[in-house]
Amino acid sequence: MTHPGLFLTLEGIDGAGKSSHLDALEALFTAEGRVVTRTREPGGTPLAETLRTMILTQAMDPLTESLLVFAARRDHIVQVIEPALARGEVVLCDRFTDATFAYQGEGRGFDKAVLATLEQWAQARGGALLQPALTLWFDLAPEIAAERLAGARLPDKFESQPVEFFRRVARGYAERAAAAPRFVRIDASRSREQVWAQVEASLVQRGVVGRKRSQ
Ligand SMILES: Nc1ncnc2c1ncn2[C@@H]1O[C@H](COP(=O)(O)OP(=O)(O)O)[C@@H](O)[C@H]1O
Ligand SMILES: Cc1cn([C@H]2C[C@H](O)[C@@H](COP(=O)(O)OP(=O)(O)O)O2)c(=O)[nH]c1=O
Repeated sequence: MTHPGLFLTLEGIDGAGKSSHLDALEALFTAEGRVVTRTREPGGTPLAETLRTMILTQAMDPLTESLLVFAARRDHIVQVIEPALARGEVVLCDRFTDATFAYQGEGRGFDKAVLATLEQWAQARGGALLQPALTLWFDLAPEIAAERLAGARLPDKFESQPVEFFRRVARGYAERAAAAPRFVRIDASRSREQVWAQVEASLVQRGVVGRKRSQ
């Protein structure tokens, strides 16, 4: 049986716990006979990974940061995302454009109208815009995310921002989620097992994976 491609993204502030579930998500789709392209932003191609290193290590003004993020995204879409979707694969992407509106838009306070224009340019797909079919939004209070990250890894440029930055980013995600039905809110404050149960249930409920055998 052939499948239409499925574009699934994971979002949330740093430390919300989304990366912890990527292996299980991939395994869930693979068990259903789907081919999974697992990728991330910024990144996912050699060029975009080079841009990622610049974005995450160098200080720059918000327009420069936004242009680099969208340049990386454009390359990623053309080289990886669109071809995988055309082959009917599941594209499992750690962050996409919602992160730009949350981090550059709300976090940095950059002009969202400019971001929307860049989005139109980078994501044009025929007469429409390439968007995820489903976005798992790991919602967690910034204070708890900071506690989880403390000691877990060396903070990068964004992770070293003060908690107030992440309050704005979290607000940015909440606004995006309120405006788009493709968002599923995951209560990321729960245990790993409880978070995974919400992820799995939401995929079943949206009809993108079959009903769990245990049900
Ligand atoms: N539900 C959870 N409860 C407590 N700690 C968690 C939970 N999920 C992940 N963590 C831990 O929190 C830290 C950040 O998780 P990670 O998945 O890397 O977050 P993200 O990818 O969203 O930045 C890691 O040290 C991870 O082990
Ligand atoms: C995709 C994207 C990420 N970012 C930021 C969010 C994260 O702090 C960082 C990299 O994301 P991520 O891969 O989640 O970091 P890590 O591997 O350390 O968990 O880039 C933006 O600022 N704008 C964007 O458009």
